[in-house]
Amino acid sequence: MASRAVSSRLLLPARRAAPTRSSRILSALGSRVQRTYATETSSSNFVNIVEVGPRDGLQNEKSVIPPETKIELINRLGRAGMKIIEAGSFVSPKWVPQMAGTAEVATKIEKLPGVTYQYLVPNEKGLSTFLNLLSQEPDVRPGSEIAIFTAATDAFSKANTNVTVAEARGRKFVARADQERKEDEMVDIGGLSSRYSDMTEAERDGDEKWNTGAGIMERLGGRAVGRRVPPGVSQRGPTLERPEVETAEDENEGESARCISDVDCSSSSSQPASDPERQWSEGPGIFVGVCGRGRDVP
Ligand SMILES: CC(C)(COP(=O)([O-])OP(=O)([O-])OC[C@H]1O[C@@H](n2cnc3c(N)ncnc32)[C@H](O)[C@@H]1OP(=O)([O-])[O-])[C@@H](O)C(=O)NCCC(=O)NCCSC(=O)C[C@@](C)(O)CC(=O)[O-]
Repeated sequence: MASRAVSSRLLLPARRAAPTRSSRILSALGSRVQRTYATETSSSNFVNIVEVGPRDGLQNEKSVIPPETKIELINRLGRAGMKIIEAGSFVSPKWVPQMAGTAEVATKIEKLPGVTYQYLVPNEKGLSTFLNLLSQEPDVRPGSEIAIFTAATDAFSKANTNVTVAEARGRKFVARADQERKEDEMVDIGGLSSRYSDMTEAERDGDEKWNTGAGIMERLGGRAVGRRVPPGVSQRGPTLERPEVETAEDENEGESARCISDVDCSSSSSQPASDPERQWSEGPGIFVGVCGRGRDVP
């Protein structure tokens, strides 16, 4: 099952003890989104595993998986020990038919203590749907989190949510979600990002685009999945840092990799790394986690 390792998150715990670390305002979305950390850690080196199979995995299935199967999957993932599960998204079923039924899923899953269930919302309508559900079904609220996602590039953003990056930044529902979070810490917000590899060379090289894109990735705790580090990433400044991580084994490819980067890793590089600093992250290319701990992109 798909999962992502992320070294940072934006999400507050739902009905847990008060968050121990809350951080700076996220300017990437109009200075309204506050970055916080769900997991207390005594060390700067930690990895959160986010199980995204029920959302990111199943949305890629050709056929639509019925809600009861999703519910069973999510229940089993929770029982198996996954602590953060992306359980669905309140998106348009015309765009992503596989995510239809998310409300039913959210209502009927077994809410395990200590497990966080995330739901993507792309726009006002998605947020309203989710908030209405929360008011109608109070049992959905504990452990639920709203994940607001955006993209690093106009191309990705338009293709994904039909808005440019700038338009995405100005969306009112982000402020509304943040207001909900402030009024009721059980509703939380987060964010996702698009892949560095989706940026064109021009976009990567343009200061504004780079800062915009990477800033969003950083500030939203970008969780894009990728393989390897694309050319040029290591030259982007001090955001690359070799973390102490266990070498992971990829079941499918049978190869190891140790790739966790402070910026997006992606599949765009097919060249072996010559830069020693990048060697560590130029593994044979299995799933890698992304993004660091709130450092601004230079
Ligand atoms: C955002 C929109 C809706 C804009 O799409 P649009 O076509 O611009 O929206 P619209 O406002 O014109 O509405 C079109 C129709 O959709 C309906 N609609 C509109 N919104 C909703 C909603 N929330 N829930 C249910 N229905 C909705 C709306 O009511 C209308 O229905 P009609 O009047 O034609 O019958 C569309 O682009 C969309 O749904 N995109 C979803 C994209 C998506 O879910 N992508 C997958 C998640 S992101 C991802 O996978 C990459 C990532 C994040 O994983 C990478 C990473 O992890 O790093």
